[in-house]
Amino acid sequence: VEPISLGLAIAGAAASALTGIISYPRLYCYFRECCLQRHDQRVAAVLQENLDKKLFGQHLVGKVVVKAVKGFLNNTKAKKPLALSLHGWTGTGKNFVSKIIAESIYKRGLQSKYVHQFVATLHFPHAHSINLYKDQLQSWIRGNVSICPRSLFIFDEMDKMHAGLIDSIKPFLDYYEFLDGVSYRQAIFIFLSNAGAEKITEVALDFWRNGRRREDIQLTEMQNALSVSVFNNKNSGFWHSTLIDRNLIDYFVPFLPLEYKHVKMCVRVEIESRGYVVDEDILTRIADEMTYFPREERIYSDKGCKTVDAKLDYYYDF
Ligand SMILES: Nc1ncnc2c1ncn2[C@@H]1O[C@H](COP(=O)(O)OP(=O)(O)OP(=O)(O)O)[C@@H](O)[C@H]1O
Repeated sequence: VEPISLGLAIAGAAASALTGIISYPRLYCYFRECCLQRHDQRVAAVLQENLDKKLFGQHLVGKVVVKAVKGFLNNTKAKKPLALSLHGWTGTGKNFVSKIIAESIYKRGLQSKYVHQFVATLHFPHAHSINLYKDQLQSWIRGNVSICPRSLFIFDEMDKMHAGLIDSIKPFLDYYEFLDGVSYRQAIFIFLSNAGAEKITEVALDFWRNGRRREDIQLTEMQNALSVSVFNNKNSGFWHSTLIDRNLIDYFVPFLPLEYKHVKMCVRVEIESRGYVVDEDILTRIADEMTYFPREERIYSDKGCKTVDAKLDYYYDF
């Protein structure tokens, strides 16, 4: 057989094989990332498992997030996208949990082409460019949801976001069946903010001072605390009451400040993640080096679990 016809035969075989793969989405999606790839039941199971295993000191978060995501994914007739607002002190796990949620829906997690992250001070820094940002953000959200209905949008530093920009997101979170032919009802929006952290800490501290267990704090106590500090205070710089008045946020998720024992758990995980042998002395020294508040009782870590990894570099500097 001369080389040309052999080459053509091979090309033909490759083309039909490729057609075969494309015509079998499961096979295609085995090799490439696909929208709605992971079955919803699997998503909920992976989410529950990872939050139980990886998240420390946030019993309310585990309950609310799994219930919210599971309920949303199981609801084939959702009337609006899922909107979660995560509130709490720095370093308590808000970004960490949004990463876990992303990884439960898409194997590639935050690197998935269906997951989109925005940081207010990075992506929308200039107040005078707000109209440009609004147009960009609206076309970005519309375009990505058109490509994949189960798109995930994560907005960090919401308390630093300009009010007008927040209003541009509103239509996507509302109860429209279609907006310009696009349905947003399968999309998920996660907002992260430090707003309300003081109030959340006040409730946690009150429990501690009255000798009550942290784990006995109920969501209702936190919701009331958040409403006082965030929703009723129009100057919270948070939502400017736009999304709240219209009840477009489905769940407010409070992150409690982390205690010494949680910081030690973070240090241990960090040491193990690097494959180092856990030296209990070093672990304790790193946790002791962190600063704690209030001044008298020194209960909660000022930086949560942040900067633990940097401290590790210093102690395990081979
Ligand atoms: N509750 C927690 N359980 C386990 N690890 C945690 C927890 N909180 C924080 N961490 C660890 O600390 C790192 C930083 O936390 P993260 O970025 O989630 O903080 P944050 O709440 O988003 O802070 P900020 O408000 O400053 O953005 C995480 O990547 C994780 O490794």
